[in-house]
Amino acid sequence: MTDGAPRGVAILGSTGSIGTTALRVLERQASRFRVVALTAHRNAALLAEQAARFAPGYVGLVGNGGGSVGAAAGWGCGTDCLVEAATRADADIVLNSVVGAAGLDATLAALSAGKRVALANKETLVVAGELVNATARTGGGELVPVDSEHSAILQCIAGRPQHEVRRLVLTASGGPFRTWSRERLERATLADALQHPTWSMGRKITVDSATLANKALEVIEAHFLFGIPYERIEVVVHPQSVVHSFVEFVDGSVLAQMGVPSMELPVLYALTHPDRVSDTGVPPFDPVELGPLTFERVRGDDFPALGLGMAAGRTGGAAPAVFNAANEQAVALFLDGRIGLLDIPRAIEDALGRLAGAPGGTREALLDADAAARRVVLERHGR
Ligand SMILES: NC(=O)C1=CN([C@@H]2O[C@H](COP(=O)(O)OP(=O)(O)OC[C@H]3O[C@@H](n4cnc5c(N)ncnc54)[C@H](OP(=O)(O)O)[C@@H]3O)[C@@H](O)[C@H]2O)C=CC1
Ligand SMILES: CC(=O)[C@@H](O)[C@H](O)COP(=O)(O)O
Ligand SMILES: [Mn+2]
Repeated sequence: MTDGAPRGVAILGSTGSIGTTALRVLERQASRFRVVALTAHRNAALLAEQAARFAPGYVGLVGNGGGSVGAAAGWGCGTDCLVEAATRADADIVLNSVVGAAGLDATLAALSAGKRVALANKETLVVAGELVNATARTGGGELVPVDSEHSAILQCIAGRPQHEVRRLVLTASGGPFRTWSRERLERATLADALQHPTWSMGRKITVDSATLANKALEVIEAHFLFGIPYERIEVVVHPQSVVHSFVEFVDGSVLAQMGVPSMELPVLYALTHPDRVSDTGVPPFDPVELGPLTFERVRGDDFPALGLGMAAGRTGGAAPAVFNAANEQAVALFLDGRIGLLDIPRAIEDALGRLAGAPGGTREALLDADAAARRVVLERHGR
C-alpha cells in the first residue's frame, strides 16, 4: 500500500456488526485511513459516540426523516443520507455495511461517482447485479467484496483470468441447525436461530445463515462479482468456518484462503486490496488449535432456501430481487415472532411462484418486483 495522505472512508451502517468492526480496524490504521462519513438507521446514541470519537465531516441518521428524536444539529436525516455520504468528495472508499436492499442506491451512487465500494451489503448485488456491474463500468467505480467467502475467492483468484477458473466452492458453516432433523426444525425458535456457531453478526444475516438463505445470496453475489456461471459455483458445509472458500483452477489445482472466523481481516483487505498491511491485530493462525477441519454435503431438502435462491439466480431478471425481498420480509416477520423458521422458505417459494418472471433490467422494475414480493409475503404469511 503506497504511503501518502490517508484515504477517506465513508461507513454506511456504522452502528451495525460490520460497521463497528470496521471502526475498530480503522482506529488501528489511522495513518492510512480517516473516517469522513458515518450513517446509521435509528441508533442515534451510538452514532453520536462514534461521531465524537472519529470527527467525520458528515453524519447521517436515515430513520430520522421526520426530524424528531435523535439527530444532533448538523446531521443529515432521511433516506438521502446514504447517497449523500456515499458521494462526498472526500470519500475515496465507501464501506456499505447497511443491511438489506435499502443499501442499493448508495452502492449505485458511489460507483457512479468513481469510488471504491467495499461491499458487505450483499443484497445490493442480489437485487441488481447486472445494473451494479454496468454502473461500475460506466462510472469508473470499483467493487471489492467484504463478505468473507468472496474476500477469500478474490484473494485466491489473485487477478488470474476467468477462463482459468474451473469452479468456485463456497463454504457454509451450516448454521445452528446443521444437525437438526426436519421434525425438530419445525419447532426451532428465534432464540435457537440466533445462536450462530462460529460468527457474531447482525440478526438478519444470522437468521439467513440458519436457513441457508445467506448461502443462496452469496452464490448470486459470487456470480456477479467474479462472472462465473451458476453451474460452476458450489457450496460445501464446513462447520469450523476456517476455510473461507475454495477456487479450483482448470489445471485441477485448488486454492483456499483460511483464517480465524473474524470479519476484521476481510474488512481491512477490502480497504487495502490488492496490497497487504501489517499491524492488523489479527491473531496468529494455529491450524492445530483450529482443527480438525471437516466438510459435509449440504442437506438441500431440509434447507430449501438455498435451492430456491440458486434457481432464482439461474432464472435471472427480477427473480433474485424477488428472492431477496421475500426473504427480507419473511425474516422480519420471523424476528417479530409472527411466523416460524420454516415459514421463511415457504414464503420465498410462494413469492417466486407468483413473481419469478417479473421484468428486471432497470432499477425501477427491480424495485417494483421487490415491493410486489414483500406484499405477497405480508398478505399471505403476515397473519
Ligand atoms: N455481520 C457480519 O459479520 C457480516 C455481514 N455481512 C453483510 O453486511 C451487511 C450488514 O450486516 P450486519 O452488520 O450484520 O447488520 P447489522 O444489523 O448489525 O447492522 C446494519 C447497519 O445498517 C443500518 N441500517 C439498518 N437498516 C437500514 C436502512 N433501512 N437504511 C439505512 N441503514 C440501515 C443499521 O443502523 P441501526 O444500528 O441504527 O439500526 C446498522 O448500522 C448485511 O448485508 C450482511 O449480510 C456480510 C458478511 C458478514
Ligand atoms: C462472516 C460471513 O461472511 C457470513 O456471511 C458467514 O458466511 C455466515 O455464516 P454461514 O456460513 O453460516 O452462512
Ligand atoms: Mn459470508
